[in-house]
Amino acid sequence: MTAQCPKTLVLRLWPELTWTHVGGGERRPQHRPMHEADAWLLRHLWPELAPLTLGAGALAVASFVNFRTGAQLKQAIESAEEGRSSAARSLLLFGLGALAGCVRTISFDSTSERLRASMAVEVFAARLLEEPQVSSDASGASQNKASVASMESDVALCADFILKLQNLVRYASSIVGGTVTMFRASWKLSAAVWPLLVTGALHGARAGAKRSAKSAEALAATREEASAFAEERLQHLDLVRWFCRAEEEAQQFGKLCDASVAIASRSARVRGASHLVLDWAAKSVLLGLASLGSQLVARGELTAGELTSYFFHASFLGLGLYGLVGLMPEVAVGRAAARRLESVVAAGRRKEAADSPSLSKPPAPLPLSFEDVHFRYSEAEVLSGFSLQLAAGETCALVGLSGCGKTSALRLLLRDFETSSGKITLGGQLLQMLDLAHVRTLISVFPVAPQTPALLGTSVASAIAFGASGEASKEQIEAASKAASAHDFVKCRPQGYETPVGRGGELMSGGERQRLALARALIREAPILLLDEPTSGLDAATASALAQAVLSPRPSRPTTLIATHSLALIRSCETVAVVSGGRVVQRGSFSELITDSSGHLAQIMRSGELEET
Ligand SMILES: Nc1ncnc2c1ncn2[C@@H]1O[C@H](COP(=O)(O)OP(=O)(O)OP(=O)(O)O)[C@@H](O)[C@H]1O
Repeated sequence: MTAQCPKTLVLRLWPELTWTHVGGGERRPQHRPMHEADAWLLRHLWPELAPLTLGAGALAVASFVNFRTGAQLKQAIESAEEGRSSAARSLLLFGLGALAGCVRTISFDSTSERLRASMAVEVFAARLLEEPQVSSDASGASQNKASVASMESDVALCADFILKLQNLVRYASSIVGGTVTMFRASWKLSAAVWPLLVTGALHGARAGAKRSAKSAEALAATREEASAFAEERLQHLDLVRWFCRAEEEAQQFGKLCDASVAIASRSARVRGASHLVLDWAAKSVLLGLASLGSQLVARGELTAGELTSYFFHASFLGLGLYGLVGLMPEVAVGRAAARRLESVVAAGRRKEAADSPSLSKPPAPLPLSFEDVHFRYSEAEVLSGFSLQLAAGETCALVGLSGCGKTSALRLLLRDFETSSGKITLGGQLLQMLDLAHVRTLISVFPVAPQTPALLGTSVASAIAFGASGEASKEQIEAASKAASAHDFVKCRPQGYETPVGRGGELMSGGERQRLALARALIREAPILLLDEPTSGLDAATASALAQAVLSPRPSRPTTLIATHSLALIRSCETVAVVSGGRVVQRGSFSELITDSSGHLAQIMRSGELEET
């Protein structure tokens, strides 16, 4: 037999102990195997092993003192004349019990919050690394993104169930203590009833655990849908108010909640029925025991006092078994929550080859190319045979009718999605072969999606510095801000660069947010710059100042690809690529392309799709 470390052994035994090999997860196919979730739980539990062991030990001591309490009281009554020495012993024992209770509370309660925090931090960190997924089905997309509320509730469930495991010590000591004392009181009665009680309890625990895990999965899926709905509405509260949709949205939320109410009611009915059966069976066993016991008393094989004492001790066994039956469903529910969290963590792990090559350090601008790229979100292809080459430092406007795939092409460069076929290269290296984190350091971006720029940071300065590769100096922040035509309006604010931007930038106007988001992209000084409609909504003077600052020739100018409908920007770029039918159909300088009156660019201009700014 090969030697196993205690951690591996526990992992192997755990499913057997808790009987939760449930299929479950039918509604959430992305769920990973249960043993991965157990390993994840154990990884969080491992650093807490010392306080948890201390707490469990203290609990065992407190349980022992509880067992002894009756005997101490009896002794106090029977040996009143011995007086002080017996009382002192009892007081010492009670003191030990109280101390053990205190140690148990401190150990478990402080562990609880640490466990919760360590799980929450890991899940949050994983969510930050989550990549978007192509999904033609909206429900599928939302299933992949656990809502914050459901993640919080899963973290709380996990931390709770781990702490509830302390009750195993309590129940185990009740079962062992009860068994020993009841066999000592009457082995005949015990031999008749013990196997029945224990087998019944184990079956009850097993069935309860399986059922609870399944209903917890279904409940979590419906709650998830409701909380994702609520989060989305609360995030866009303005829309709800302006379109007077409060009542309708509340009703819709109510319908989603009804689904979880139905599942919970069904599971409550099943639990109620099994309680009824268990209760009736337990009382029937008691009745049988009472009748058997009275026959033994009648035959003189047992005294009435011994029979009473037997029932007293048997009640310990009953309480222990009853507790165990109740605990197993909670364990199953906790493990199901751990499985959901582990799948979130797994989704956030970067799938990178260990030896992914990196390009030499920026900031030298890099050439980029698309070669016969095909890409689809669902059935219809968005890009079909898309080819485009940009020399290092070139500025190119990507032009086309709305929905032709400009943003999608930029997102492929960011590796938000993978191509169906074709090649994308950066600096001559195949994009898919480069380390994903490295790709992101090579590219700076002005919101590609979602297109309304959000700002993250407490102040203007920190919102701009968010884009920097490392620490950003005051001078760098101001330089980026000037290049993005933001410096003048920032300086007019009493707090200057310390002006708060609010949540997501809500304290800034649309145009201000736009310019700060551009400053955030420029401060990165990456070799490639991707801009998606950077001037939409800006006035003509600001838009042309911005175009001048970003596109003017300079040695360190990044290779710049701009998806735009702005004529001012298109004219300022060195080259233009016109997209139609998922491919580049016209390529050259603006002046060259516009001379072809039947060409694609001229047609787009005639259609009124392009704007002056
Ligand atoms: N995440 C997504 N999932 C599914 N389909 C998408 C997704 N993003 C975009 N699409 C679809 O892909 C097509 C191309 O969209 P894309 O945003 O690339 O166009 P665009 O040329 O940038 O449009 P616009 O000029 O209006 O910004 C559209 O039909 C759009 O509905």
